[in-house]
Amino acid sequence: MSAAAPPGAPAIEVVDATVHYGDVLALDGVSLSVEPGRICGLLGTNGSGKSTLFKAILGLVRTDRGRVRLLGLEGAAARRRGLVGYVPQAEQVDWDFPVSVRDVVMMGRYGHMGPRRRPRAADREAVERALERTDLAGLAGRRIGALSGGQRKRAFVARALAQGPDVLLLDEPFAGVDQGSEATITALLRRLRGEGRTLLLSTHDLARVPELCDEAVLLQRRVVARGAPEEVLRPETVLEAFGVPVRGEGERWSS
Ligand SMILES: Nc1ncnc2c1ncn2[C@@H]1O[C@H](COP(=O)(O)OP(=O)(O)OP(=O)(O)O)[C@@H](O)[C@H]1O
Repeated sequence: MSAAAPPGAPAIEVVDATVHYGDVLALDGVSLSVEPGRICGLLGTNGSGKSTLFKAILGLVRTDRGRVRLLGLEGAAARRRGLVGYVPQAEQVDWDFPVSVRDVVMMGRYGHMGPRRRPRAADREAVERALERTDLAGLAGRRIGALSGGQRKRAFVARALAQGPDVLLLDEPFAGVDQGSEATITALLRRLRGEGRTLLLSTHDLARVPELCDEAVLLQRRVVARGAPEEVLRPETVLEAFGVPVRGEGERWSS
């Protein structure tokens, strides 16, 4: 791996991050850190600031206050060096555009190519490997718009993976995904952790958190709770953050 973090440094470190969109306070003094080789679940209702936190970590939105480090670097620098992969919640894609799944995954290699974006053998190999790992090798030549929701999600996970990142940020990787894709993604995330990569993922699916995540952060513009999943998911904490009692296993939060 191309780990750039100074020894002992967290893979992801956010200290007192505050973000406004105009008058809207989206993040209010958020701090968290994730050690290398861990999966951290980011929980919160709609509008609680999860996507904004991802963007702040990546340097895609400006923080008014606070500090963000990815592997000891500023988010934008870590992105430029291909150290962090990002799977956004929704892709701004024209699904009618005639681009294949393989082409989409190759986009993850752009940072490794020169300005003319000519793929080399290493780029092709990384793409094929990412397609295999996401169980998409058989669909690689298909138009991206012809895939199901779950398959599309896997294609964007593959694109992030093709970069060979040490840190992966996944915004709702299970949303709109069928059971088969859900199982493929879950198994893959566990293997990535086993390889020492660090994952921060947001999800509404509470049942998934204890089984997949080493730790969790409950966000409501500010951090309401952080720690082991079973600590964060205590009934009183959930009630405070969501205004509803903990629901049955497998049920999803929404607001
Ligand atoms: N570009 C923007 N301009 C203005 N306000 C924004 C913008 N993006 C997000 N917001 C606001 O910031 C707050 C946090 O939004 P954010 O998308 O980060 O929440 P979220 O937890 O990811 O929500 P969801 O679960 O619905 O995806 C919300 O009040 C939202 O309306």
